[in-house]
Amino acid sequence: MPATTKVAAMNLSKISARDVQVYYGDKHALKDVNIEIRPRSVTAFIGPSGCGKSTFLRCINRMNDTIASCRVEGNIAIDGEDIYDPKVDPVQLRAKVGMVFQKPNPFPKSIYENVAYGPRIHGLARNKSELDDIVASALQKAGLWNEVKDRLESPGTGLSGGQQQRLCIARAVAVSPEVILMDEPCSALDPIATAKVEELIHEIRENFTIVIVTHSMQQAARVSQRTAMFHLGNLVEENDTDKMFTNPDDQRTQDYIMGRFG
Ligand SMILES: Nc1ncnc2c1ncn2[C@@H]1O[C@H](COP(=O)(O)OP(=O)(O)OP(=O)(O)O)[C@@H](O)[C@H]1O
Repeated sequence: MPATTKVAAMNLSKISARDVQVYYGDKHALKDVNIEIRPRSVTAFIGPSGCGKSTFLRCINRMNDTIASCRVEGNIAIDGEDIYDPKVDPVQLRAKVGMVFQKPNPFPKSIYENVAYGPRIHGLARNKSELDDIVASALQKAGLWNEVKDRLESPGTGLSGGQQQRLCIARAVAVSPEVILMDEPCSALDPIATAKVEELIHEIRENFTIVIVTHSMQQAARVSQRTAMFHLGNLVEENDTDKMFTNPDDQRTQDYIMGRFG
């Protein structure tokens, strides 16, 4: 891509998907997806079960590469760079595009090690003191520092579910990603822990590009600025979240948010 075109693309969107098709064997799971995802904001993916939200999310950090039957076609670029280019190292890509899963999945190690692991393997700290600073800063950004600063050597798995999920967010944040993908990050959490994670998303959104899959329309309305609605493998509408929930353009979006299906 010529340099000027690349700069223009960067200003408009962080992530740009063109004509994306995804197949699991013969099953055509995503059809002709085109979307521009804006930087430093939250985009929510909504839609009924099985419509392809998680499949598309996993395209953005090439997690689908780990599924043998899965084939991705089309183009997905971050800052104008094709992430499916053979020159791109998926491990480096996943440091730039972090992911938080549905179920909190801390490593069976200490709280400190959970956060330090990524910065250490990516060589982000020159010494122990720099690593300590990165760990403290990531835990602060994840709103967990005050709760864990006196027990950094305790196992991450000993925290409550909500704390474990914030630890996973700290782990993602610690490698300074540009994009954070969240696949139903609150589905295993109670309302209080959910509120804390939503507050955290709100606080960090200006520093990252966040894409969140959610089954909760209330959550999409609370945390996101843009919302994309998927249905039967198609991206049917992408709009400002306020408009999406008050006056959507597509009848299928209207039916879904009114609870007529899904
Ligand atoms: N590993 C896989 N192998 C085969 N088919 C799959 C695989 N993962 C997903 N699919 C299929 O692809 C389609 C889209 O699934 P996906 O999980 O992306 O939907 P979703 O909208 O995230 O659903 P949910 O909200 O239930 O998590 C579904 O028909 C699903 O059965």
